[in-house]
Amino acid sequence: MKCTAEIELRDVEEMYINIDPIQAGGRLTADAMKAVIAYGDGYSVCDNCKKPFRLDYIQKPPIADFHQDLAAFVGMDEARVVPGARRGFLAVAGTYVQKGDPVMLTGLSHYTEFIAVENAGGVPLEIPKNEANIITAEAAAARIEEAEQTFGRSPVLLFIDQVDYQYGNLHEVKEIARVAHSHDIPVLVNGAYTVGTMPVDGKALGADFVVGSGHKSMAAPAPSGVLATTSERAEEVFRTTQIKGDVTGRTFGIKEVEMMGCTLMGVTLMGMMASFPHVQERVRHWDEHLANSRLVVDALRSIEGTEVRSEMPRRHTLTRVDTTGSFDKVAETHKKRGFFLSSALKKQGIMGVIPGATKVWKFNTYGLTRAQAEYVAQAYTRIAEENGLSIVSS
Ligand SMILES: Cc1ncc(COP(=O)(O)O)c(C=O)c1O
Repeated sequence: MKCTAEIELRDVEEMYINIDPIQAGGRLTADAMKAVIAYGDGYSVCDNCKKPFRLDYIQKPPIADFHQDLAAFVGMDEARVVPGARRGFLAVAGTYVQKGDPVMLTGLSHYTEFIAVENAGGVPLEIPKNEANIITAEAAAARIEEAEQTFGRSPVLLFIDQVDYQYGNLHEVKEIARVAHSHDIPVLVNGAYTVGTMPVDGKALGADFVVGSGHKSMAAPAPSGVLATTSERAEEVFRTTQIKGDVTGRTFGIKEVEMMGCTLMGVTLMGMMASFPHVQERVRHWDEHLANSRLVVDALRSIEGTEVRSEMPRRHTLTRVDTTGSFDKVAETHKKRGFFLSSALKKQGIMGVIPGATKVWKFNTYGLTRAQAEYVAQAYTRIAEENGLSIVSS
């Protein structure tokens, strides 16, 4: 068996413009890269861990302060870092969901939310999306009432993605939270596509929990993320251990049950912290990122036969397009078949669109400069024209 740990350096960021839908907001800053090297050792952040022994109390490096800043950043009272948004879902589901409990999700919820519910033994119930691919408060109210009739009690938790992963659409989060609260249902807002790229104010949204993904949207290494909550809910989801060793009588201090004590210990946390000042700054420029994205969307819409499946005008940089009537027509006769598009893009220094995809696909322009966005927009129309497609006004 070949046993080698030789790793080739990854040249994506230096050599290509990357519009991969899941990678755009997670690319590391130079400061995060430096921190990754300095804190590469496993428990490197524990050098100065003093009583009380828990990650979020460490003062040097300033992890305790970072936790406070994180909570404020998403408009909540308390925050913990977690190994990915999914572990935030797991902690909340682990706190509120018992076997057989109904839990509200949506027709656009991410699979990790479903699995968190499954792990706790809950019964997932989807709020359907409407014809415009939006989750509305009206649909939420109807589904909650239906659930109450079926189960004889209210759902124990509601998950709503602020921006979904399929269309990059913004949903009626605030209104849905209001409906959920009128049934005493706590609300988890999934900000995997928002926390770290656009301004998020959890309390203004009516969230009991805001979950973000470090590696998707906070320029942090994987797996990293944030779970933030209100002071009231913090007592529940961040409850501390009460267990004892039955022979030794040992107790385990103030370790938090859902956090398994401590969470991110080296590269992930320090990368996240090093990027944080940049992330705080960049959310103030969300409008510019959105404008860049609209430029690319307009270029795609100008190609005859191309349709945008996401809501219009775009309110997020993740967009779903349908090129069945344009690039896929080219693919039918092109010698590279469906791979012609990704291949043509790559030749022009652009990657991130799934190779072979010419029907329905997604891209995310977050983080591109204006010049890069213009370049990507022109690349699409150029490829279209070179392959005999017409450009019409969008
Ligand atoms: C909408 C959404 N929520 C949650 C997740 C999971 O995030 P993480 O990888 O941080 O656990 C993803 C990404 O995979 C996602 O797209």
